Amino acid sequence: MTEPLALYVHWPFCVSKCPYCDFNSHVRESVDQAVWRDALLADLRHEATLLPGRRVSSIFFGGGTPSLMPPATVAAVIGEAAALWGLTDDCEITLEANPNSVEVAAFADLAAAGVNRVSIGVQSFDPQVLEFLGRAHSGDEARRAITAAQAHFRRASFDLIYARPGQGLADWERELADALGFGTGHLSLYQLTIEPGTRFATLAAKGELVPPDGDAAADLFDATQAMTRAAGLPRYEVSNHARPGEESRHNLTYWRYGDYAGVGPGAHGRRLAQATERHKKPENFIAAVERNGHGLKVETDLPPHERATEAMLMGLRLTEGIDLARIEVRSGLARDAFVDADAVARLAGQGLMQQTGDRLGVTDDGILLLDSILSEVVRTG
Ligand SMILES: C[S@+](CC[C@H](N)C(=O)[O-])C[C@H]1O[C@@H](n2cnc3c(N)ncnc32)[C@H](O)[C@@H]1O
Ligand SMILES: C[S@@+](CC[C@H](N)C(=O)[O-])C[C@H]1O[C@@H](n2cnc3c(N)ncnc32)[C@H](O)[C@@H]1O
Ligand code: SF4
Repeated sequence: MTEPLALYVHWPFCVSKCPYCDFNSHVRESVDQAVWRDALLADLRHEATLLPGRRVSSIFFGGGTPSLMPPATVAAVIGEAAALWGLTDDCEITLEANPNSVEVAAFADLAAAGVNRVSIGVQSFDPQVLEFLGRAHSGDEARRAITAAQAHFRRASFDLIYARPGQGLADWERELADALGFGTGHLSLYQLTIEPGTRFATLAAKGELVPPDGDAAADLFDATQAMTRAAGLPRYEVSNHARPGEESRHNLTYWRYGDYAGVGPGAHGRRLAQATERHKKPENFIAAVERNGHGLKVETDLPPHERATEAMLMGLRLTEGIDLARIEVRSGLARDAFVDADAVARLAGQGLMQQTGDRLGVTDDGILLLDSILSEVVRTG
């Protein structure tokens, strides 16, 4: 049996650019919807020639702001994927939505198009924080969007950003309790990261934006774990929480080093030994599709060591950890070539890692030290 395939579709446009964000997102006065629909469909057909004989087990519309896509385009992409590959019976189809009222008004049509899971970028419910984050929606709009999503889709999740400048523990506990009160089966809780090249990075460099220090951030993280566990939504990845069974199957495919195809500007794809990258700027992507019939920019062979290393970097983010036997199969290397057994034994002795048979994982105590743990255990060849 062949492994299932995850499909990522990128929509690169947003109403405004948030000052913390370095995703491939752009503000454009107008978007030629017919050109974009046709370009995504052409890109999809090209991917299908490279990855025949698979069935799609998840589709993820990310961005940018894919809730700005015309529902008819979403339906056309899902229909084309079904025609080219076929979808598994329980195919998870996620779309990221911003909580603005216009986009919420499209929920019914998006559900009719086949979307069965939404992930809403709430970030915060606090008006002052939303302004600081440059968000184009209010706290009430966010609340209404979550409730509407729960009514229209089988599954709903939302994102919050915490460990913000000046945020105290009590503030965060109140906001998180509020969030858990909605009873969604999934939550993504990200600590604010200052990404190079963003407006926040400029402010941080001038000392005008000071995120909490390491200790304060660790306290916020610990409180997050305790509260989500008590609410039945434990962490299953560094920043992702779910009721068991409600994990994002699409993202699990990435973290478990499964195969995925990516279409649209800047989308990444990976199949066993190859990584694909697409033209990133919207205009370059469209020009490439018009020139070549697809948006693929480069395809890179992944040598065995790179495969094993990436599989470890991704997999150790998961609470379930990695399956060393699976990485041996996917990379063609014996485990001694990519994991330092002495370092694992030492870290296990300190309570930071645990190993049971082929399963190796990072413990709750280790997860905040993930980067240094990785630098000790991953053998880069
Ligand atoms: C990391 S956020 C996760 C969102 C949400 N918290 C969830 O759990 O569904 C998803 C974003 O990652 C980026 N992304 C995901 N898969 C990608 C791919 N294959 N190629 C390029 N970017 C991707 C996109 O910008 C997308 O909007
Ligand atoms: C690619 S964004 C797309 C979501 C959608 N456009 C929105 O903004 O609502 C996915 C998520 O990544 C998170 N994110 C983006 N930049 C971040 C940063 N610098 N630090 C922490 N989280 C970030 C936000 O929670 C955001 O909802
Ligand atoms: S956070 Fe979302 S809405 Fe803001 S610029 Fe990034 S992708 Fe666009």
